[in-house]
Amino acid sequence: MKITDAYVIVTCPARNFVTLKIRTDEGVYGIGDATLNGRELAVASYLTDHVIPCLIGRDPHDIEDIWQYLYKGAYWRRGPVTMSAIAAVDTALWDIKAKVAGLPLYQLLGGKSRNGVMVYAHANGQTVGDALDQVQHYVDLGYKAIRIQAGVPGLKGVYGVAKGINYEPATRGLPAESAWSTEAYLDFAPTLFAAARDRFGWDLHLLHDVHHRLTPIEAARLGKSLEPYRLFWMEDPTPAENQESFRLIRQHTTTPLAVGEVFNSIWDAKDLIQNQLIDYIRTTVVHAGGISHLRRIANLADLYQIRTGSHGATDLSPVCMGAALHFDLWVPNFGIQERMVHEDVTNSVFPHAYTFDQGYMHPGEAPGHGVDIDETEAAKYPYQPAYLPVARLTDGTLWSW
Ligand SMILES: O=C(O)[C@@H](O)[C@@H](O)[C@H](O)[C@H](O)CO
Ligand SMILES: [Mg+2]
Repeated sequence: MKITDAYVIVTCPARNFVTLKIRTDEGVYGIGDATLNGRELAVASYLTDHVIPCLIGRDPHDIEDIWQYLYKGAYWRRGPVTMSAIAAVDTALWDIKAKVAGLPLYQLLGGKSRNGVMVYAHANGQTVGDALDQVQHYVDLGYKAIRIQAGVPGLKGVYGVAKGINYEPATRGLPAESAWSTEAYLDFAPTLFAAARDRFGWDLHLLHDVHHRLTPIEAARLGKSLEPYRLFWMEDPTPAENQESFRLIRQHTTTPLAVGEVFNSIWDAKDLIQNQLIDYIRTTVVHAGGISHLRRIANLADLYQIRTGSHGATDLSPVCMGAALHFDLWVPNFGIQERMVHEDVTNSVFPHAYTFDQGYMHPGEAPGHGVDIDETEAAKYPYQPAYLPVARLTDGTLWSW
C-alpha cells in the first residue's frame, strides 16, 4: 500500500480548523486534525511545505517509522507546530490502518476498557448565578462532571466566560487584551464553589480551570481554599514550564491537579508524572504528536497512578474529538474527557460517528476514527485570521492569559 498524495484543508465554519487528508493507491484515505488555535497557518505550511513531500510513496501502515522519521528527521524537535503536524499525520495513518482492518480504531488499540467515556461540560457566566444556571442546564442534559468558570467582580473579559452561547476564546483580527487581578480572583473563586455545592450537592464532579494565571504559592493558597468543595481537579494552576514548581503546590493542598493541554511531548510532562506532582495529564491527540505519542504519555502516567483528562475545547476539531474518544475508550488509566459542543455548522463540515448520552460519549463502531470531512462544505468557509487574547495585570504587566 502506498501514500499517493496528501493535502491540507483549512476551513472556518464558526472558527478555523486545519485538517490533513492522506490518500493511498488502494482508495482508502485518512484524516487528522492539525488545528493550533491562533497559529493555524503555521501548521498548514509545515505540513504542506515540509512534511507532505516526504510522505509520498511511503507505506501508510508504517505508522511508527513515519512518526520517528518526522520527529527525528526534522532535527529541530518538539514544539506545538511540529507536534501538531506530526499528530495530524499519525491520526490520519491510524485512521487508514483501522479502515483497512475494518475495525473501529479503539479495537486496534486494544479494545474497550469501559462502556463509555465520561465527559465534562463547560458552564460559565458573568455572575455566579448565571454560571450556576448553566450548570443546571448541563445537569439536565445528564452530565456527571461540569467545569465552572465565572466573571470575577471588578474585572472584564475574564478567561472562560462566553460572550454568546458557546465559549470561543479566539477573536477575529489581532489579539484582544483583557485585564487580570489575582487578588480579586483568589478572594472570589471559593465563593463560586461554595455556592455550587450549596445548590447542587456532592454527587456532581466540579472542575475549574485556573488557566496558568497564578504563581505556585498563590496556586497552593487557591487549592487549599477549594478543598472544602472537593473539586475533581484544579487545572493549569501555574505555568508548567518549570515542572518542579508544582512541588510547592503539592505540599500545601490535596485538591487534585490537572495539566498538559499546552504540552506537545512526553518531555513536557515527564518530571510532573515521575514525581507525582499532578493527578491528571491533559495532553491531546492533536497537540501531543497523535495517538502514537499520546499512548506513550498515558503509559508513563499509568505507572504513577496518574489518569488522562484530555483537552477537548471547540478549537480542537471533531476529527480530534473522534480520535480522542477511541483513545479514551481503550486507555486503561482514563480519567475524563473534556467536551465543548461544536457548532452545528462545524458538524456539517465534519460528519462523525460519535454520540453523547447521559454524560458519556462513545466513538461509534465505524471503521477508522469515524470522522470525515465534507470538502464541499469546508470550501464554503475560508480561513479568517483570529487570535487568542493576551492578559495584562491592572498595572499593565503582560500576564499569562
Ligand atoms: O481547558 C480548556 O478548555 C481551555 O484551557 C481552553 O479553552 C483553551 O483556552 C483553548 O483551547 C485555547 O485555544
Ligand atoms: Mg484549560
